[in-house]
Amino acid sequence: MTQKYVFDRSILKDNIQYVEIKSPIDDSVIGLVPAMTKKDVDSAVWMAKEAFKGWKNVPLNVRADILYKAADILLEHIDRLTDLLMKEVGKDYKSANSEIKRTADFIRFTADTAKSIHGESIQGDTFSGFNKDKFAMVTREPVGVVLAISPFNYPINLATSKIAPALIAGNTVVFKPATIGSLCGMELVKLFQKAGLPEGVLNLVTGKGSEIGDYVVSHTDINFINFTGSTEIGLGISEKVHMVPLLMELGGKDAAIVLKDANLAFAAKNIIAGAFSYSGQRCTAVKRILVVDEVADELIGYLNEEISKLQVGNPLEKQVDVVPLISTKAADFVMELIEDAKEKGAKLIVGGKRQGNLIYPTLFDYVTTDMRVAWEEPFGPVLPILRVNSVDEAIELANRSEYGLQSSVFTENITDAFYVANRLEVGTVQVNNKTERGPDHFPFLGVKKSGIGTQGIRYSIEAMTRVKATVINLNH
Ligand SMILES: NC(=O)C1=CN([C@@H]2O[C@H](COP(=O)(O)OP(=O)(O)OC[C@H]3O[C@@H](n4cnc5c(N)ncnc54)[C@H](OP(=O)(O)O)[C@@H]3O)[C@@H](O)[C@H]2O)C=CC1
Ligand SMILES: O=C(O)[C@H](O)COP(=O)(O)O
Repeated sequence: MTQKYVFDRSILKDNIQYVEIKSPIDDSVIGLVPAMTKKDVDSAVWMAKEAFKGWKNVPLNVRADILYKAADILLEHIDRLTDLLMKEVGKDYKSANSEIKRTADFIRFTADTAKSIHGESIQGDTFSGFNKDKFAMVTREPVGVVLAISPFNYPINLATSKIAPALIAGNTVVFKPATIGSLCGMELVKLFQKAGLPEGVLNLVTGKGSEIGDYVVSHTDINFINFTGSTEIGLGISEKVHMVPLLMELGGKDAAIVLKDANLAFAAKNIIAGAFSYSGQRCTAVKRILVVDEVADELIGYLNEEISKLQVGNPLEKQVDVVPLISTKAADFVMELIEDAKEKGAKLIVGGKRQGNLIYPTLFDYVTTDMRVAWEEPFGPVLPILRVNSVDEAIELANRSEYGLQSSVFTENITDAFYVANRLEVGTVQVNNKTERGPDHFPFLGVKKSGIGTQGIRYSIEAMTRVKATVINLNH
């Protein structure tokens, strides 16, 4: 890596309150972001509302060129941003670096996709009683001011997956990054501005969600909310807003269902990568295994082998898979789940150890439905195995969760794969693969308490636009 992120204190102003951003790796202060007031929020929303009048009329090809340029600038700064991502959210080098590349690809694909979204024309005579003299021109219009709220775990990518589709569609944006992740958020906004976004089109709001969150989400000039984060905060937002469309990606408890004819070595490799990369701090991480009892012991052998290959430690020192969790509170919560499982008689196969905020990859067998880890989302490196006697029991347990983001099914039999996939109450079923979001143009959604609406490049653009019909009546 050539360029490092450097915290420049000279830009700080005396009359502004700041929030300290500390690295989860060693608790050192790596930067400060303004703790914005309600007045600051008002002015960000006002700027967005004013800028919308012009931005919605900027030709699509001009908006697309700005996005292409933003993708180029992002890649020009990849070393510095990778370094910042690693320090700010404790990501390992490979994951941080690929998050930036993936984001540049996302931005480009967004611009390309928008160019191929066309309206339609509907002739009246296709409905009884009407003739060709009446027809509708159906176009897509931006919704207005989009509030984009992102979580800590993909501070560049999950922010961009809201911002880029919103902008290309002609919306303006008020962007509230997660506090841990807001240094990345500030960099992102700067590079979009450098790419040529007019003033007021993308506006940053920083500060703690617990202090300004309610005020931002209930602001009367916000026309759409695109949120990724916990179910708890997401539900809170949905209770506070009225007549504002919501697009939300929330929590998950993704199951990997392993049938008796699965390729167990392959399944184990996928499951461990899915469960433990970035310490399981991914909404799509594999968060429970439902395995048919007959093959459970053999699967556990393979799982153990894969866990022993995981690198654990400080991402600034070496390439690792399992990193310190984002906060002490997060690590305390994961340890609570571990202790609860131990007390209730689960068999600890490996792990359970903690050093500061670093929790070693932990695998439990014989987890039962009275244990918290069977149902709660750890957002950490703990993986429970629930043994089942039949495929139907696996499906029933998978569906008993309050969440419904994704599920995997591992089997060599396509008929069984469809049998399971057709019965799972989730947004996406992965056949013979770990649960995961990409590629980013696929639809991505959660059912039940995992979300509302559908993301994915085309789907996000469609969600943040509305249909407008202009009906032409020809008078002869
Ligand atoms: N389904 C999915 O695609 C994904 C889901 N997630 C879920 O997110 C969680 C982890 O991310 P995390 O960042 O900790 O989630 P949080 O829910 O804690 O925070 C998400 C965002 O909401 C903000 N926020 C906090 N309080 C409010 C409020 N009252 N009003 C408006 N915004 C508020 C946060 O700001 P601040 O940081 O300042 O508190 C942050 O920007 C997990 O549950 C995970 O499953 C994460 C990624 C993807
Ligand atoms: O927020 C998350 O955790 C992501 O949406 C998951 O993306 P991934 O499956 O590509 O890690």
